[in-house]
Amino acid sequence: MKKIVIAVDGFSSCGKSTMAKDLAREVGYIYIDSGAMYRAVTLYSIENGIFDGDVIDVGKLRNEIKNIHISFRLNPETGRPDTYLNDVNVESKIRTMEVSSKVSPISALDFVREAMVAQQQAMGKEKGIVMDGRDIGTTVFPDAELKIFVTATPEIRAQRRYDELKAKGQDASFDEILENVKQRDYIDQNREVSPLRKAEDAILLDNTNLTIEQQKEWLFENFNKVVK
Ligand SMILES: Nc1ncnc2c1ncn2[C@@H]1O[C@H](COP(=O)(O)OP(=O)(O)OP(=O)(O)O)[C@@H](O)[C@H]1O
Ligand SMILES: Nc1ccn([C@@H]2O[C@H](COP(=O)(O)O)[C@@H](O)[C@H]2O)c(=O)n1
Repeated sequence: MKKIVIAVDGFSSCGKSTMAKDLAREVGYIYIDSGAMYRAVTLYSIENGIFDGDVIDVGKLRNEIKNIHISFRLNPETGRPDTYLNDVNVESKIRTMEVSSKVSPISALDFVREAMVAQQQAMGKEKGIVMDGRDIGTTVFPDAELKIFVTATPEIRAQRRYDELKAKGQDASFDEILENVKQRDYIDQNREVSPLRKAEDAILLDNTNLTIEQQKEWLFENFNKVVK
């Protein structure tokens, strides 16, 4: 069977990575969460004095971007890839509300995007990859054989994230999550470099009223149409 590149883009917390991971596991492809890479750069910035409150020291980050190495390694317990920042596992640290609230301004910086896109393109050279994010079908892999653009209402997305955090026993405020989802969507859609857009040849999926199982089947059917 031929190997392809699958780009899954869309709004924050709508289920992109859930779908992408399931498909990758089922068909034996590599899965890459490109959002985790921007989150890791944000965590580095928080931990290395690049933020003063919400203000970013752009010059310092520009000088240090070459020192930021991000990789993914399979976690044998979860069967899923964990994110490593300079060889340290940061998978849970990058999922905090602090990182979520600072990631979109970091990801709007042109030199940050250049560095991440170069790494993402290198990861997809051999094909057989499912990557999710915001600009995968438009910028990273404009020639991807299958492009999906996922959306759902902000309220349902915030509810899903809230339920997830609660299930993990973490403190969470629905209103704070909803505000963060809306704010990131706004910054992601309105930044100058590679804004969040549906690629013209992407298939739109509104999963507001779909279960995880239903969206998984939908994606699998679309994958089969392309590879067979
Ligand atoms: N169709 C669905 N119905 C209910 N819950 C869902 C559905 N799809 C995903 N979820 C849940 O919603 C939450 C967010 O999903 P996921 O992390 O896949 O979103 P994402 O789009 O990758 O988010 P992010 O933009 O932060 O990377 C998770 O808890 C996931 O289990
Ligand atoms: N290709 C991408 C992926 C993500 N971003 C930015 O990172 C933020 C976090 O991503 P999640 O997928 O974990 O929600 C997101 O809000 C974007 O600002 C990006 O710019 N490009």
